[in-house]
Amino acid sequence: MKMASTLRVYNAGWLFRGIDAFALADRGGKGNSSFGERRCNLGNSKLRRHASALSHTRERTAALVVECGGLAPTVRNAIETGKEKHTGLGEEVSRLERTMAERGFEVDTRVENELKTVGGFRNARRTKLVATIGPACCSYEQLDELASSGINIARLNMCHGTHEWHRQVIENCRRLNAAKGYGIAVMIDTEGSEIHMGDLGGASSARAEDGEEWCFTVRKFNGPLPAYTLQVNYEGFAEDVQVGDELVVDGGMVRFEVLEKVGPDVQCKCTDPGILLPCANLNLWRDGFLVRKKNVTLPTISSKDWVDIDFSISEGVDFIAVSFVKSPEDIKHLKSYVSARSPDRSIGVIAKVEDGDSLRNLDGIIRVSDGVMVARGNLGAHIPLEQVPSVQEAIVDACRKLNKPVIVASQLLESMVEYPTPTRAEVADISNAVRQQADALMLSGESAMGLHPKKAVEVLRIVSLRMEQWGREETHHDKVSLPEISQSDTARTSEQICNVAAQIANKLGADAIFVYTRRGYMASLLSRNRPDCPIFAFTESTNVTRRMDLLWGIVPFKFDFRKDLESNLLQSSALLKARGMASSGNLVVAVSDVSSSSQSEIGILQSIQVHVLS
Ligand SMILES: Nc1ncnc2c1ncn2[C@@H]1O[C@H](COP(=O)(O)OP(=O)(O)O)[C@@H](O)[C@H]1O
Ligand SMILES: C=C(OP(=O)(O)O)C(=O)O
Repeated sequence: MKMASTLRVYNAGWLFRGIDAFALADRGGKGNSSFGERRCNLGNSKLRRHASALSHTRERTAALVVECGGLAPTVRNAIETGKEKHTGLGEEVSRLERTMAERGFEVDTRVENELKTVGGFRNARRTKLVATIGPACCSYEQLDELASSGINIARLNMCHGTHEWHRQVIENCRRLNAAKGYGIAVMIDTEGSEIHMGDLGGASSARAEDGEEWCFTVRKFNGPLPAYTLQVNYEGFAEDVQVGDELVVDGGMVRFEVLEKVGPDVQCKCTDPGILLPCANLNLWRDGFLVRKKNVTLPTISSKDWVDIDFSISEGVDFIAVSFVKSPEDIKHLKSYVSARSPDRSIGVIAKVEDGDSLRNLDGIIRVSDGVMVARGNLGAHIPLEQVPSVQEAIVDACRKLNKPVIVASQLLESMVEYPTPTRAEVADISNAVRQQADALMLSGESAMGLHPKKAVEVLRIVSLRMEQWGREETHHDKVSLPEISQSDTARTSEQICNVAAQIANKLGADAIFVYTRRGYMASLLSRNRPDCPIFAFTESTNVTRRMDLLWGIVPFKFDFRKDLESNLLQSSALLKARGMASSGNLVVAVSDVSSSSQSEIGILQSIQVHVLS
């Protein structure tokens, strides 16, 4: 298809000329009702002139009327009366009012409150927050506390808990979204082919002391575990280990040395004491190298994972994170399965990068995924610890270049599992991830089973806001040079339009970029530029708003599209102003490739407009 693209810059005074006159007439009268009466009579020649001007800009007028705070009954009457002359205006206004009141415009109430505070646009948080849900934060009330502290995504790790438990948590998130107007998305995380311990027979943790002997076994027990015994989920465990191997628990939180093998039991001595958590993962090291037997022989997505994936699809989750991805094929396979099973609702597939296989195939994995998680816990057990920071930076950078969101996960606030205040080193670690402009930060044990889940989320939020502000003030961020990623002409145009829109917004010091997007792709291209102002992304689908809530700097809105960019821009601005989220004088750069029916004759129209809210 031949494609037309325009770059149009106009000022709002021109756009609203007719409407300014309308407002003047209003002010000249005796308030709303007299305005209504005068409008109703249409006897005044000045008003008649305005009325005919308005017939050409029906929707603009309608949007403005709604923006002015709804319609007094007399005003409605007036518009209805003028309907013969100005066909459709009355219906248009009624439709807009309904739309606004009932369904056409939704935004997370937490974001709305944030935007209403002084300097709201600029202060909107760009970095998104993911919290792992576990026993410490799974009730409706506890989730509400996390939500009010600012989480965007609730993560459920399928290593732990039953489907019944997970279903209840998902249900609590949905109820909260419905009751409080939140937009929390749900991500499930597959167990993958990792070796891990059992559930400690119901205990929340156990402590292993230096020199103590513990038995790791594949035997099953009914009831409590015998003393100093830990179950292992992998049948081949006793065959795979050798005397002298090092057993590393939870990426190094506790270490054991293998002393002896007796049938299904492996007798070990604790060499690095620490806390053992239920279902903690295990790695074997031999002669200074990681033993990768289970990972090598088993598929990335186990039969248990497929059952969990089916469960997640039926529960309508927003993201599925895949553990121990080895190659792009793992992701492609899952994506085609998910799109066949969930044709009407898109589910984002997130690749967890946590070992050497995923690092070797990083570029290919990022290209086919909908996002990436830097799973630093397992990564630190599979590559030398001192390499984790540079690998994190390389993954964050690669994701941005390839236009995929990236989550930095694990041990961001590990000490807050126990203590109410983070260490300074933890604050520095979070700051570093924010400075790298990762899309999202993720809490694991801190929220799932820690003593201070709400405080941990608050620390993430406050540190993110501070670092983002500092980055803007000092322009500390290196401007990454973004390679061209698009394959088709249409995609190339979208990419260039988004790059230029971000530059215009930065140069003009815009308050926000508005983007009207069906699938969120234009929103992602704008986010990729990491502009100085937030990006308000308007889309018709709740599913897409949830997916976009993982993207850096995106503020998602559900919004019923109108026939062209002007109408979308006008109505969304009017609605934002009516709800107190935007004000006169705000400078907005608007981007769209949502084409109208009249534009279909000339093909797809992609445009940038600069608009000062009147
Ligand atoms: N659904 C759950 N039920 C019980 N405990 C959980 C749950 N989810 C997470 N946890 C606890 O939080 C810790 C950290 O979570 P996470 O990082 O997801 O898991 P893991 O440590 O298994 O990689 C887990 O080790 C476990 O103790
Ligand atoms: C997030 C991680 O993986 P999981 O918690 O699933 O083991 C990690 O290893 O950092």
